[in-house]
Amino acid sequence: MHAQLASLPLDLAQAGLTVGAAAALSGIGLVVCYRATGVLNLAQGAIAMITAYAVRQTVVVWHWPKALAVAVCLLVFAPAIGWTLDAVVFRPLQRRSAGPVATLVACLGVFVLLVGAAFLLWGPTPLADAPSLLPSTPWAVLAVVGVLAVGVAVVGRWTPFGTQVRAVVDNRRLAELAGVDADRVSSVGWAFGAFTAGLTGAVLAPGLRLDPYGLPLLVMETMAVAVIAQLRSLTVAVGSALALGVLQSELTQFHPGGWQQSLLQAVGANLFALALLVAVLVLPLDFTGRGRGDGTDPERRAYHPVLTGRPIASGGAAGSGRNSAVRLGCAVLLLLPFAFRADDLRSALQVPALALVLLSITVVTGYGGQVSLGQAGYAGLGALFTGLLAGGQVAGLPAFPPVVALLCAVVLAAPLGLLVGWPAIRRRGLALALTTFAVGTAINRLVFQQPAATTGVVLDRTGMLGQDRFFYGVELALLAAALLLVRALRRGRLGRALGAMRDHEAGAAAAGVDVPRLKLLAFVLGAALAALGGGLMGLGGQAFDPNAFDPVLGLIWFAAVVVFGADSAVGAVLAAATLVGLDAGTVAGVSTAVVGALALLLGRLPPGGLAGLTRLPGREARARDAAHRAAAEQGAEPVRLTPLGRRLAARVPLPAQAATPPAPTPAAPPMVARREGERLTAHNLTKRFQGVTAVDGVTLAVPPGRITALTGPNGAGKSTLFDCLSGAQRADSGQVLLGGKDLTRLPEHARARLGLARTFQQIAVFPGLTVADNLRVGAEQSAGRTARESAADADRLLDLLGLSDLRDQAAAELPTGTLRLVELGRALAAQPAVLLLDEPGAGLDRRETALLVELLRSLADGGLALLLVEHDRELVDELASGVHVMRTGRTEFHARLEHRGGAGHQGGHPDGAGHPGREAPHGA
Ligand SMILES: Nc1ncnc2c1ncn2[C@@H]1O[C@H](COP(=O)(O)OP(=O)(O)OP(=O)(O)O)[C@@H](O)[C@H]1O
Repeated sequence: MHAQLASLPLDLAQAGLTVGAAAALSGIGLVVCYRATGVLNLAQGAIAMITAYAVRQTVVVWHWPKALAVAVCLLVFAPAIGWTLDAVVFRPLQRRSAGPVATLVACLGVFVLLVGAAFLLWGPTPLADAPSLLPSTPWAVLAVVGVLAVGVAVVGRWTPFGTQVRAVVDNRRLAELAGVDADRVSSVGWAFGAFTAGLTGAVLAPGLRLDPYGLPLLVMETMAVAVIAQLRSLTVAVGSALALGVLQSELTQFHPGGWQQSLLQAVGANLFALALLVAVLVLPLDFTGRGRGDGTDPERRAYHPVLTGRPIASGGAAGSGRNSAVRLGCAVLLLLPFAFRADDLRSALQVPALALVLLSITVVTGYGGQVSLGQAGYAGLGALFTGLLAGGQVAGLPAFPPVVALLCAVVLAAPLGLLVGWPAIRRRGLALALTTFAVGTAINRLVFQQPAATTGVVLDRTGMLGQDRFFYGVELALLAAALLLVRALRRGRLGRALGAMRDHEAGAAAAGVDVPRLKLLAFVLGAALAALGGGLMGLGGQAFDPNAFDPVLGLIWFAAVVVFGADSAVGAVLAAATLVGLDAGTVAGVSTAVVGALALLLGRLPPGGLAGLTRLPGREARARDAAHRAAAEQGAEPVRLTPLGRRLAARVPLPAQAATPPAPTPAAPPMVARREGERLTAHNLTKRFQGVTAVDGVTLAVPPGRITALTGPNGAGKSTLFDCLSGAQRADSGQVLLGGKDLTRLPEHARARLGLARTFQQIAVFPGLTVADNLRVGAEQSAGRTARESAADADRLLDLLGLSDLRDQAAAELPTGTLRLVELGRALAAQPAVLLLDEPGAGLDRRETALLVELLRSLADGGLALLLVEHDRELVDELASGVHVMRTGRTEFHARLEHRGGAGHQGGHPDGAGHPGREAPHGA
């Protein structure tokens, strides 16, 4: 007995090592695949599951010898899946330079398709007879882990192939130019990743009951070790996997009793899920390289066409006739169940409920651009809270009527949206997806799967609600209310701000949108909608079923929303009807497989998924476009710039007619003059990045009524200085003043609202919004302006910039020159006192540059203070009344160019002394 006890920890450690080794295999595969392809394979779990099924099929059903089964399943079948995915799905995406969200949706598509395939082929019943391929001791698996880890390290460090992988990871284009076969690198990465996934599945399956959901989720939880390794270090991945495996096993020997016992059990059983949660919340998760705060961070300007259809013009006509027909069809579809037989009506009860959950994804992801894979968790909380309140299971509270309990549950669940909202303030793209998934999974594992939390939860429908027909009516009423709310949200000021945040976070902040608050709001609203839907689901089925809110279902729902049109509320309703309809009318798995297949086809659909099809331009619009194109081809004036040309060309000496004397400058735009121009001053600003002092004690002034230029070589620190002035980055020391106000501690949007507007080196417009809405976002952020005033200001600016004809066009469809004007319009719409322009002339042709020059002059004459980063000497000479030259973080030289002046304002040296003429170099 004593000897038995003494060997218990060792036995447990051995058992833990097997799980740890399986997690290590998964970790190695994830890290290697990510290093070679830049894609975090979220389908790893599904590949593991399908390979485990394949092993069982060959050994148990077809009676193949194990060695042959292993060779075929692990060395041929699994790698072939990876190879095919690369060739058919991911490489085409890479060629199209698809963004991180498109890649993520494709991964989820693969995941969902494989889960659906497993349902169709093997059914939902868990199978307990998966054969074990290796001895029950962990040593064989550990040996495999060791061989793979060492092998990968050796290949990575000492072989030409390893060098090629590093080259492709660093810069795919450059590597290809240097003769590296980047396609081969990514194919090998995918094949290897899929092989390790298959191996993981084969190792884990014998200890589990094999079903289409369980194993994928388990393997997804092992992503914890890849995240802990920051998707870089194999040693950290393997070490943490083994440590977690052993710890998980050792925890089972403690029996403290009481609630501590339950807690310990819950923690022990879900250690990998918890580790994933802690890792995503605590670690920096910088998967995007340098992670600059400004517009050059690809994740901060990530426009995701897979999420965005053609924009809806605010206040405009309610869309095409085709759109109205779809809406009407949708309404009829939702009313049909009233005529159904009792059984069918019972199934249909799920449609409005699921539609509400999917609508929550539409709001958070489709409107706000925040990838949220954890909405199933909030739906489950809605059901659980409703049950607890309706069943009188909350101490001190009476049993509430079901509808009251439901509404209270929504109110309780909404603030829990902050659980993902807070981390979302700093996270984007893949990091955010992982965070939301981890939170959703943790809610499922630590709450829904705990008997203490869910036993005895009743969701009876009492009174009239007990009648399915009446209950369905209530569901429809709630859905209608939610749709109206979401529609108002989409078309109002908040909707435009959300759209701006979705399309270009840095641009939105620069336009004055309070991005962190908006993210919190989106997640809170999303949690409330999901909880409402989840509560209705529970009431519909009159039970709390934790499996109805499985995190894997959450992934399927996310994919379904994106497929049907992430930014379409009607799309969410149709997705719900399709999922429920297919599940009720066909065998399990069809709906999942259909969603997965469509998700993989997304790249071939118009932007905005299936809903995008209804928003394609009608025949008339197509004819108009064709006429415009034909006119442009015949050498007529480019149609898109014609309004601007018509308005300003008469007054502007175009380069082609340089001999003509300059025309008088146009009057300053009236809406800009409303705010008094103010002096922007920087004192001793310093900003350091690890090892680099990008801005080094810079002092300068930007006086009103003048154009001040900032030049200097690449890497001198100009953009960083801009970021420190605008608030996109916080300076380490120094001060920024606007007039008498100290802005130093204010966030970017607050500076923008006080009158500091900026544009970006890489144009920051909101491609999914119309041109008019781009400007309105800028106009409506400052307090004190009514919606009507903002709209009128935006209209006047559109007119001034010659953009009126394009007002309802999506910014995504416009050429660079026009986009620069849209961006400038967005900045001016905020009625700024100071305007910071980062290379406004970049990408403009001569005609557009001439128009820009004229516009900027008129703005300065109107009293605006302008600071211009510009490399173009001619443009600087022509425009600026003062020039600062930056080199290695310092302003080395300040010159005052006498030939240009503003409206009588005194520019000059930052200390305000106003030195005449060109000055000698100053500063270090
Ligand atoms: N987030 C960051 N992390 C680390 N280094 C950074 C970061 N942002 C900028 N730097 C470094 O700071 C220095 C200044 O960069 P910055 O982009 O401000 O220069 P710039 O004058 O705007 O150059 P360019 O004209 O090429 O845009 C460079 O050495 C750059 O590599």
